[in-house]
Amino acid sequence: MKVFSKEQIYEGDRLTTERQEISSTELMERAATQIFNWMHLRMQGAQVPVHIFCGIGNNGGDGLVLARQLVIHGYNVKTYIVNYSETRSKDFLINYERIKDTTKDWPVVLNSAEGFPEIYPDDIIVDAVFGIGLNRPPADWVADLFQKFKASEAFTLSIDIPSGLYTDKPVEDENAIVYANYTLSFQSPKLVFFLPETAKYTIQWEVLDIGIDRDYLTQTETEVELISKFEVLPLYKPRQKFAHKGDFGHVLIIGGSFGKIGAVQLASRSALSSGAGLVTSYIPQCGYNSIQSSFPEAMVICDDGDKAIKDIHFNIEPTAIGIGVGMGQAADTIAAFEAFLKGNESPLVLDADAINILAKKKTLLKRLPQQSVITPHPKELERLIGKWSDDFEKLEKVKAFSKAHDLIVLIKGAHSITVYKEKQYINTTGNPGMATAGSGDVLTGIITGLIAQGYEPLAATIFGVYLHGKSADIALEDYGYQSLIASHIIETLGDAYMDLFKQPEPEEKQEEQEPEQ
Ligand SMILES: NC(=O)C1=CN([C@@H]2O[C@H](COP(=O)(O)OP(=O)(O)OC[C@H]3O[C@@H](n4cnc5c(N)ncnc54)[C@H](OP(=O)(O)O)[C@@H]3O)[C@@H](O)[C@H]2O)[C@@H](O)CC1
Ligand SMILES: Nc1ncnc2c1ncn2[C@@H]1O[C@H](COP(=O)(O)OP(=O)(O)O)[C@@H](O)[C@H]1O
Ligand SMILES: [K+]
Repeated sequence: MKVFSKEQIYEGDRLTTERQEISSTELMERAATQIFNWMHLRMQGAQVPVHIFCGIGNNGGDGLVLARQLVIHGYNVKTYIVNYSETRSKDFLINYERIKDTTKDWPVVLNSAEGFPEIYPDDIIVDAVFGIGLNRPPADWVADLFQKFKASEAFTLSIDIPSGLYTDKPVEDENAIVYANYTLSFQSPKLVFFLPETAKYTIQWEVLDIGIDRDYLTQTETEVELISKFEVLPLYKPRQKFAHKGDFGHVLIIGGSFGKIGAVQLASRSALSSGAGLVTSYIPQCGYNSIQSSFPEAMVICDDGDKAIKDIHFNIEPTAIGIGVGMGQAADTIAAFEAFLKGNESPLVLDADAINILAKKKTLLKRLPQQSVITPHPKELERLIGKWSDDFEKLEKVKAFSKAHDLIVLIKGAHSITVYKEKQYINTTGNPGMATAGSGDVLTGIITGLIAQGYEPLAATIFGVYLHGKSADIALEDYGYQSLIASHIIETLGDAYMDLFKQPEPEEKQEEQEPEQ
């Protein structure tokens, strides 16, 4: 799913009114009617008090349309105008008049937090104060109002975006933002729903289709894309009947040191489980017995070093190499890594200590093959590109880094983001059970395994991250957050593949069932 920028959304609105020959007021009516339908379907006429807080722009206009429709359908509605500015939008004003014609219970105009009504935990708040038009910090009294929303503990539904969040700038004041239980966003989710510093402002979100011009939606390129099953399915490479293991590449996983051989084993097993034809683990001598006895499918090549790698040499031709897991940063290992890069021409996935060594010796970056994949967690990323002040600056720095070195950078986290030059692909699978030792090693193996099977490095990263998270989501059903460990993610990888082709369950049609004999 495309994630449109604020500018693109405004342009989509404009083009839609032009091409569909409707007014912006009609588009607002259509958009807010979707919100009404959403609520009506769930509430079924329930008389829960609904408090709708409207700003004076188009987000407020949406709130007024919603309020009018709820009133017409007999809901228990109270409407407030958060009067934060003298400049009202045209469609706000039109809908302000319309609601006055609909009910005698006119909106209450709030000019300070003084007039804040009593709201009980079982009530519902609709937040239509600011939308994507926020361009400066809200006034203190408006921030106070948002704090009162939170203190009321009422279910809070935000329209389009939690008020107080910018679409393209970091948070300035944590207290000047609405904490939404749910956000109904028009046409496109907003990037801020997925970034670590701002995701917390809405627990859940959903996109409502408001009929923006189809051509505009399909033809407009976005910098950001959300990756779910729909996006990865076209990447999948089916297998031919007469395929043999030579068709699926030979993965080499290089890493490990005394006490950290397991990392190589996890990455090697996941490379094989992701579909690679052959896997060789390259490790220091101390790991030979453990890998050979517990993982019979792997071939093993030992370094001359006993406890750490000191001279990388092998006589195979790997299709893809994953390097760095559990490798350590002993002086000999750093020298071996440096020498390896000089001679290497295979596609690379670099993780863990390979990234830490690159961070220490940035001149080595120019030795990486084009479109190598690096998979840092936040600490490793910071060592590599330096500190950032907020999520937006982090993305800018990573984009610049990717461009400068022609690298695919995976920013790992709750929503891992694959960055290649200007483009960002946000993953939607995965869960907090993955915050466990070795889950990153498994990912390294999967991505390397996919490259070995002929996936382009960018596709392998996007698809690999998706499969890794999906596999953990499936494993979660058996193990729960606490007991999920990295090995489980490998065991359910097959289910993650099969899930790609699962059809949604058909809905049961009660009336068509045969009566029992
Ligand atoms: N396709 C779609 O997505 C559709 C979207 N629609 C809806 O439109 C919403 C965007 O509406 P919007 O442009 O009128 O902006 P909104 O957020 O209501 O702000 C209002 C104005 O407030 C001002 N202002 C800004 N910051 C301020 C501050 N701190 N303190 C005081 N004032 C401040 C600023 O004006 P300024 O004062 O800068 O001139 C701003 O313009 C969008 O989120 C969605 O809900 C649908 O209706 C139709 C289809
Ligand atoms: N809360 C979370 N939600 C989703 N995925 C997560 C979460 N926490 C961690 N992960 C994923 O788990 C993996 C952890 O990788 P990493 O930190 O390198 O672990 P390790 O070094 O132990 O192998 C990453 O792919 C990350 O995206
Ligand atoms: K809002």
